[in-house]
Order: sequence, then C-alpha cells, then structure tokens
Amino acid sequence: MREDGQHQQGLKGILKTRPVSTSNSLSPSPKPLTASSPLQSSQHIKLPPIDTMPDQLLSTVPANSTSGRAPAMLRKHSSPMMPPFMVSAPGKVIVYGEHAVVHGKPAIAAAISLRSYLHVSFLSKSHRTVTMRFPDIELEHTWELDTLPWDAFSAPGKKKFYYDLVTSLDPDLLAAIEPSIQEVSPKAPESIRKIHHSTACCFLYLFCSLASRKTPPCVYTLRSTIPLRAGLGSSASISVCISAALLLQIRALSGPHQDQPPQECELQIERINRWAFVGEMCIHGNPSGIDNTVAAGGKAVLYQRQGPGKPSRIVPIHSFPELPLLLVNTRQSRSTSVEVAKVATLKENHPALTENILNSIGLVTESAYKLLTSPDFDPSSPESLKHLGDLVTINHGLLVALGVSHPKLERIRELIDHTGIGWTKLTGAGGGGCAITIIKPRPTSISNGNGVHPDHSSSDEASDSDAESPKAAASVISSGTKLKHRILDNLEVKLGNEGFDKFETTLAGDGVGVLWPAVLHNVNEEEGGEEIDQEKFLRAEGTEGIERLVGVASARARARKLDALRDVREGWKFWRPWETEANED
Ligand SMILES: Nc1ncnc2c1ncn2[C@@H]1O[C@H](COP(=O)(O)OP(=O)(O)O)[C@@H](O)[C@H]1O
Ligand SMILES: C[C@@](O)(CCOP(=O)(O)O)CC(=O)O
Repeated sequence: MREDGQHQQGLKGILKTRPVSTSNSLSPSPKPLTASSPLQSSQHIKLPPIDTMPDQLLSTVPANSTSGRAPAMLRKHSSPMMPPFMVSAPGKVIVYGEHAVVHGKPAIAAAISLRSYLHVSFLSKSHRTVTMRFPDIELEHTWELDTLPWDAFSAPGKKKFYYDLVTSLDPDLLAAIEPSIQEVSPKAPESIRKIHHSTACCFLYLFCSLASRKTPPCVYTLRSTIPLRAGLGSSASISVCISAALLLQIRALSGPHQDQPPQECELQIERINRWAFVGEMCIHGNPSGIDNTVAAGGKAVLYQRQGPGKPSRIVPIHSFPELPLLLVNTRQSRSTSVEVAKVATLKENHPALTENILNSIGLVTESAYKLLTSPDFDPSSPESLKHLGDLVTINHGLLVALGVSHPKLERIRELIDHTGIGWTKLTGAGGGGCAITIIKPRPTSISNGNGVHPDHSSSDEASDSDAESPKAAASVISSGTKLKHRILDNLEVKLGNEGFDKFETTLAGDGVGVLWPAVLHNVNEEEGGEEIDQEKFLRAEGTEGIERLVGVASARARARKLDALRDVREGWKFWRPWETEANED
C-alpha cells in the first residue's frame, strides 16, 4: 500500500503507535495504540565490532551443541568461515477495507504464508566484497567493500544508529550511493534496470547505514515465493529480510527465543520494521508503512489514517486465526494510483453515494474487528467463520460498486463461487492483481448456507446430521477434506487454463523469522541435518522447491504435521508476542 495525495502520512506516526513497551500488547483485545515515546537512550546498545554472528542467536543453537556455537558436525568441514544463516518475512493481503482506507476508514491487513527468504553466507576476509544475488529479478552484483561511500554515511549529522527512527531518505546519502547503483546492470533494458536499481538502492542504503567498512565480506542471496507487483507486499517483505539480516549481523537484536517477554519481542520487531520502512522508501518513495509493519510483525493489523500530519492508528490483531487462504493472481498488471484516482472521481461525481459505499466498507472492517477481538471469539466455530466470510463477500460487492474490480477478477470469483469452496473478494487496489478466498471448513455445509450449488456430485457429500457418532464425525471430516482437495485440484486446472496463478496459502502467520545456522531438520529425523549452502538454495526449483528446502511451516501444518511430515521443517525461530502473551495469561 502506498500513501496517496492528501492522505500522505509519514511512518513517524505509524512507528510511534507500535507497542514498544506499553502494556497494550498484553491485552487480549488490544486497545488502539497511542503515540509512545521513541526508545530511551538507556535501551541503546553500543555497536560491537562486526566480525562474528550475533551472540544472542546462540541461544537458538540446538541443545546438543556443547560449545554454544553451531555443532561442528553440521558445518561443512571445508569451510573455515561462520556458517550461513537465513531470515524470512511474509507478504500481506488486505482482508477488508482497501480504498476506504484512503478515505479515513479502517482496514485490516494480514500476513500470508508466501514469503521471501534471504540467505547470508560469509566469505574469507581476503575477499573484501559484498554481493547481492537476487535471481527472481535476475539481478546479481558485487561491490568492492572499500569503494562504498562509508565516509558519507558516517559524517557528523549523517550517521544513523540502528535504534534511530528514520522517516525520510537523506538526499545527500542517496547521491553518495548513486555511482554504486549506476554500476548495476548497465546493459539491461531500461525497464529492467529500473527494477534492479530500486532493489539495489534498498539494499545499499540499508547496508551503508547499518554496516561499516569493517563488515565481513558476505553474499546475500534472496529468493521469494511472493509474486512481484501484485499488491502482495513483495518489496516490504524483502526490505524486512534485508533489515533483519543486517541488524542481526551487527548484534542489534536479541533472540528470537521462546521465552522472550512480549514487550521485548515487540521491540525487536519494531527495530526491524523501522529500517524496513527505510528500504520501502527506496523502492516506493512514499509507502504507507503498513506492508512492512505486517511483514515484520506477522499476524494481522487494523490500520486507519487519522488525517494529514497525525499518526496512523495501527492495532495488532493477535487473535486473527491462521486460516487457509486461496490466492489467485489475475496476472493483469494494474496501477494502485489509477484505481485510487477512479474512486476519487466517483466521489466527485456522486459524493453522497460514494461516501455511503466507503462508510459501508468501514462498517465491514469494524464488524470483522469486533468479532475478532471479542472475548467469545472462537476461530474454530463455523458461525464465526461464516461471519468473516459473509463480510468478505459484502466487501467485494462494495468494491465492485466503486468500480475497481476487473473482468478477470469477476471471472475468478465466478469460477470459485461455482465450487462453493469459500468466500472471495479482490484484494488491494483491484483493476487486476489478486483475489483472495477464505476457504470454508467443509464445502458442503457452507455452500448450502450460501445457496451456492457446489461443483461436485452430492453422492460425495456427507451431511452434518451424519456426524452423530465420533466414528461418523471422523468419516465426515475425512470425506469433507477429500472433497475439498478434489475441488481445489479441479479449480487449479480451470484457473490455469484461463491463465491465472493459484496459490494455497495461510492467512495471519508469523512475521520475520530467523534460521541460524542455516541447517534444517525434518520433523521425523532424530538428529543431523544438512547445511543449506548458497548453491543448494539457488538450485531449489520454484515455490515448491524453496518451500521444501527452507519453507517456514504454518502453525496449521506444524499442528497437523500432515502426511507431508517430511516436508515440515524445524529450526526457524520467530518473535511471537502473542504466544508469550498467552503464556502469561
Ligand atoms: N524477489 C525479489 N527480488 C528482488 N527485488 C524484489 C523482489 N520482490 C520485490 N522486489 C522489489 O520490489 C519491487 C516490487 O514492488 P511493488 O511493485 O510495490 O510490488 P509489491 O506490491 O509486490 O510490493 C520490485 O520492482 C523490486 O524492486
Ligand atoms: C487501494 C489501497 O487502499 C490499497 C492498495 O494496495 P496495494 O497497492 O494493492 O497493496 C491504496 C492504499 O491504501 O494506499
């Protein structure tokens, strides 16, 4: 999401509203956060020399390590360097409230399980280089560390520390990195060069701000399962990865580990988020800050602009359930500013009508928020899910009324509605981009509730009344699950035939995660595990290959341990304020 015209709103306000060390985050239904003071100087940690991995992460080393360092058996014997490590951050979708949010109404955005993964490996000190390997956009570049503009970034008045709040890019620092950016992909066509340069700007501005000329030579290899430019927050996700990796390298973060109090988790997330916003500014100019906030913190947030110059209201929704989500990309390019302008024109031509539609969208969001934060909210109850689903359907209808849908989005909705598999809406700016479907627990019962005729034979179905004995109930669940998989498989073929991309994802999962060292275990392995080196990571094929090699498993997958048990990877650690909150309760 980007800030638009008169609704411009710096991150200053947004970041101040994150619960740095307030008791708000302990509340089961978080109150709107008000401005809290920036970090106190007593919280500042002196920068240590950058020559080893963060000690804090040592607490995440497997228990069978005797030295506190990575177990020797997990390291490549040939490598005298530190083992590689990885970070990962999710993309986002707007679940309710897009467009209305531009006009001051609330919106809800949530993390999705499509993620970016950044692998950091160390070279021997003789190299004196830093390399970006970003194959998704066919970008690869190496800079000589000694040629980077360290003097400009450490000049008096220019030097920023990891705890600083940076709300705008410094034109002098941008000018200082410009020659290094111009070196990147000089022969690429202009349109590709532009993309390469904005990613390089994001990387280099953060690198020069957070690292130093003593930084050990490194290779940063990034791969993402988030489609680019589809309104899914791909840029925020990579900015969070870069920010987190650099902050870990300079030991400016503690954890993540299981017993961190929620306030400490929030502090680490905020620190990463602040710098991720700087990276977002390099790519977008004027981002709203919501995408990086969700990518850093995970789960979901309620977000509302409060008018020019005022801090936006951002309320984490830790009770947002991890729901299965179908995401379909129209692959129709669209422009957020064009779609936002369409609504502005409609408002000019039909002020009262448009205002009513925008108000109704605001009511949709508020109704969802009220339900999600109510003490009685039970994410496993079909009624709660139906409530959330009905709101999805209503929200889409209102977006159609605003004129921001697209024939391809309507076609996707038609195909999905016909199966009765869930509730569908466009997400983000519309005019192309993606549609999301919250999947019903069982297509049979809910499709009946909606009066939709599912695209399958009734002989496959088991009715609710069958579920009187536990055995019958288990059989209903299993037949419902099989049916759902069959519907999803058929749908995949139909969507594919019409040129759409389908992703089965999860809503409201973890934010930024750390895998140190980059060694992965399968849940059914007793011990051992392989080091994920750069080449192995680069060789993983597509989304499936990346997820199989280094994927962050959703809580659903972890809980169910699936039949794909071997594919559920262990080792990733997260800052999860909601878990520690629950333990404290
Ligand atoms: N996987 C990636 N590798 C390198 N750069 C990326 C990647 N994903 C996103 N980016 C950067 O972010 C930009 C996409 O941002 P944007 O157009 O706003 O899409 P989104 O809505 O997905 O954030 C790209 O042009 C590129 O500069
Ligand atoms: C339409 C709008 O509400 C959301 C656009 O989201 P995205 O660019 O598709 O991620 C605009 C905005 O909030 O900046």
